[in-house]
Amino acid sequence: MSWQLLLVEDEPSVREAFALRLNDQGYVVQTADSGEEAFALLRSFEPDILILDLVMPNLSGLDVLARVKQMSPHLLVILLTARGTVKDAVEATKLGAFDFVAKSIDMEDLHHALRRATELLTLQRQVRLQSGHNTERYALDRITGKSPATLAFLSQLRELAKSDRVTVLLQGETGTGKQYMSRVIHHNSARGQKPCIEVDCPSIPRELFESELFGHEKGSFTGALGRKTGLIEMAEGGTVLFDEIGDLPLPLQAKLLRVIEERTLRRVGGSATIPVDVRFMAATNRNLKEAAAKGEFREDLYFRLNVVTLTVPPLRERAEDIIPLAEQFMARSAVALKKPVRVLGESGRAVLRRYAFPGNVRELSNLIERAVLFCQGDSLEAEHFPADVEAHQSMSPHAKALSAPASPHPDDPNSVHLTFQLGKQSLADLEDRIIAEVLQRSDGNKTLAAKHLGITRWMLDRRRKP
Ligand SMILES: Nc1ncnc2c1ncn2[C@@H]1O[C@H](COP(=O)(O)OP(=O)(O)OP(=O)(O)O)[C@@H](O)[C@H]1O
Repeated sequence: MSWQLLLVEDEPSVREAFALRLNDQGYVVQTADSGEEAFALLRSFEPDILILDLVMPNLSGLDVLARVKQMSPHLLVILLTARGTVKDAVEATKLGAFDFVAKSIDMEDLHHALRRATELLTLQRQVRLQSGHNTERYALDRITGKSPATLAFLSQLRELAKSDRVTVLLQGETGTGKQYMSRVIHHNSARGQKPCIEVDCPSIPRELFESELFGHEKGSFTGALGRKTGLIEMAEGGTVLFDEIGDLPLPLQAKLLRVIEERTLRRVGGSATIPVDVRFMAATNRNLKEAAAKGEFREDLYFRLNVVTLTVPPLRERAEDIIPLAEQFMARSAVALKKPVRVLGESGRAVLRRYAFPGNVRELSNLIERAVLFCQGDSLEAEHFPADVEAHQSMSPHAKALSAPASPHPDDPNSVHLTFQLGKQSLADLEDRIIAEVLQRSDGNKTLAAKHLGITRWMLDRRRKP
């Protein structure tokens, strides 16, 4: 996986030398020469890690850190300094910096810090543990939405929450809220106070999947230094959600099927059969039925998961939810960013009503967060949204492209045309070229490219050639 870095450093020679070295090591690096330029870049570029020089004219590294943490509390920030003091280091830590390292020519400290940061990110992306503290946030009666589609959906959720064993498959476009709804089911069920473990299937290395999921006994393979409890056992009494299950390799599907059917597991290298009491849920933005018909997904696992299938509708099919959700996100962002924004103005509402939201609720939430950040007054208006969103008349070109008929006109700027040479190219070549083309059309913005491709950003990273 290539991690994306934003390096903010005012000294040109240091900036270029560091960027070059980091690039050589496989990081994707964008640079900015000041805090101001960094904020401008952050509007379109989402780095995994931000590297900030401590001493810069105008906005210092600490100033930038403080503001960035308000915008993106989870972004990992590494402060670089040639002559930092303990006081600076303490201040950086208080502000939420991940690390504070010396700026040396060999970049040794920075390499260590980056290694630790990427290990942490890998772990975070593989597994997310939901704790019981979130019960209030996911309470059924607090879910925003009054469209007929959402009301119908909520009554299904209510029924599902009552039964705490039924396996649920959540389907829907990217960003519609599949994971969010799985949390709602978990927190409103009798298992709500027990763990909910979310497994991001594409990001767990294939060779580790079995031991991560089922655990292993000491010495069962090289590197198995001690006994390890697997994720399913850790969720005992609670719920396990397999996110992006459509990307699970076929051999692992067979193993998972056995556990779901038998409700027992065996650790790697172990002989004991361990009973498990968990509810299984799975989410996907692929059509698993079609994937099963094509042999890309095990039919028996599909039927096993498909005891109840919930399809989360795209936001454009529940237009009445847009404004209430926007107001909810606006209030949340105003508090988080300490901004005095209170009202969603008429022109702001009109922009949102016209837009087609190819990235669904996630895109709405991001748009509102950015608009709140750039709003100086108390009312969000059209001018606070990006020009391309503001300019939409009815349906975005992205949405039009997504809903376009199978054979668009060759001159259509929203379609990608490729030729395929029989016997000379493979399906994988075609996939690489589509990904490269869509990334280029998205100006390198991986989140947007993933949206166009109908996959998550992490899936995109995994599918890209190194
Ligand atoms: N009804 C809702 N109310 C509040 N927030 C929501 C709602 N639905 C979705 N969200 C928010 O929208 C974002 C995207 O939701 P989520 O991650 O659940 O989507 P997803 O369908 O699982 O996406 P992907 O397929 O890309 O994994 C999250 O930040 C989530 O909290």
